[in-house]
Amino acid sequence: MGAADLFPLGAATTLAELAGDPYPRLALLRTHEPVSWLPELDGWLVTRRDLALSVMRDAATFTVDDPRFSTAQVVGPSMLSLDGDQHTRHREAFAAPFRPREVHNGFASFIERETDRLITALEPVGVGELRRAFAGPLAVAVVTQALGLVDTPAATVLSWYDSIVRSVSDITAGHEAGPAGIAAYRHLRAAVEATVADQSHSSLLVSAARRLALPEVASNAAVLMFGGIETTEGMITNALLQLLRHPDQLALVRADLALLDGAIEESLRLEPGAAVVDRYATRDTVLGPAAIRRGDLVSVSLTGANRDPAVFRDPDRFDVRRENARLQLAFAHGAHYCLAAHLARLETRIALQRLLELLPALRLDPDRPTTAHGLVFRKPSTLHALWDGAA
Ligand code: HEM
Repeated sequence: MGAADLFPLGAATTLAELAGDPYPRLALLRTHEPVSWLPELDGWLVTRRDLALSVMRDAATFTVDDPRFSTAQVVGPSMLSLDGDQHTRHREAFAAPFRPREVHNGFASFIERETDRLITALEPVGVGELRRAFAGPLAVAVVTQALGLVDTPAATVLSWYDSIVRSVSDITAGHEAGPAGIAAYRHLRAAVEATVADQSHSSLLVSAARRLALPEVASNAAVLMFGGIETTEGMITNALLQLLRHPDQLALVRADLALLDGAIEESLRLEPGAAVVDRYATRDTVLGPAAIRRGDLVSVSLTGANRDPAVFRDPDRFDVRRENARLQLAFAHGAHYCLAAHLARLETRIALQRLLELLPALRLDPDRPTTAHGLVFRKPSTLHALWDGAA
């Protein structure tokens, strides 16, 4: 029997469907084929939460370290593409500023300043597209600050990022990477070297360079940039969209801002910025109903796991008071758990709180509806909102 006979739902699943509204299909897969072979993906898709955890916990069997991994093809090996001792060595060199207390002490006032600066510019107009005019610029500013590159403004970081993303997407789509991404990465590497050479400067990169070789520092800097811009822009935009779409839940949060943390977890659960994480089997193994072969791609659907009714009652409902929302897996799990999850949460919390405080009657523009989409990175293309501005 072929895989299509064993996994008929997987055989009928298209990537276009997963990139659009994937939730009805993911629910079917989770119930009937919780590990399914998707011919269009040329790999397995894991949609049940317990099985998703099994994969992410077992890096010896399900590794990220594979030549097919597109990011590593552009920026070289980094913590994101290594496992075992090498992974630990790379990750530990960057870990210190991302611990909870360090994040608070190191970033809170910077994020507050940037957030207020962006909102002050928007406020008088009374309307705006908050993904590109707010969430995106804030994400870029925070990553630029975290990297601490000397003489490198946020706009430059953004242009490098755009070029590297394009190259990674080319490779993911099966094409050769264009030259712009390689050139951008060369510029980033030169900026990393200049930062490390500047002895008057103390930064994350300088301390990482005490433990890693310079090319290794540069690869991880690119991963921080890569990991920190797209996903955080999505995290802020998605959380805002969820809140504005559910006026009853928004009213609860406005009445008690302590509920904002629950709203953010609930948004991460329902629409995680990164929908899947990819692993490669290092040996033949059995996972749920699937006989996985060495070398197979095993894609873990964080979106699928996050709506598993075995853990989350009434899983499609946005409920800012849900008690176990923190069991969501938007930041993955295990060795590769997002290095900057505390920072991303702090950033989103400050961003949303200040928007609610400073833009009275913030609401969606009813004439410009929007919804999240994307196969890997999920967010709406635009988020047009209205508020009562001074102009
Ligand atoms: C300041 C913002 C962020 C930075 C600097 C950042 C950085 C990183 C880094 C360096 C890793 C690799 C960790 C490792 O492999 O050991 C990582 C992993 C990850 N991050 Fe983040 N991240 C940020 C925000 C986010 C957000 C907002 C999300 C989603 C909502 C996210 C989702 C993930 C996921 C799913 C992984 C695991 C990848 C895998 O297992 O293959 N990150 N992040």
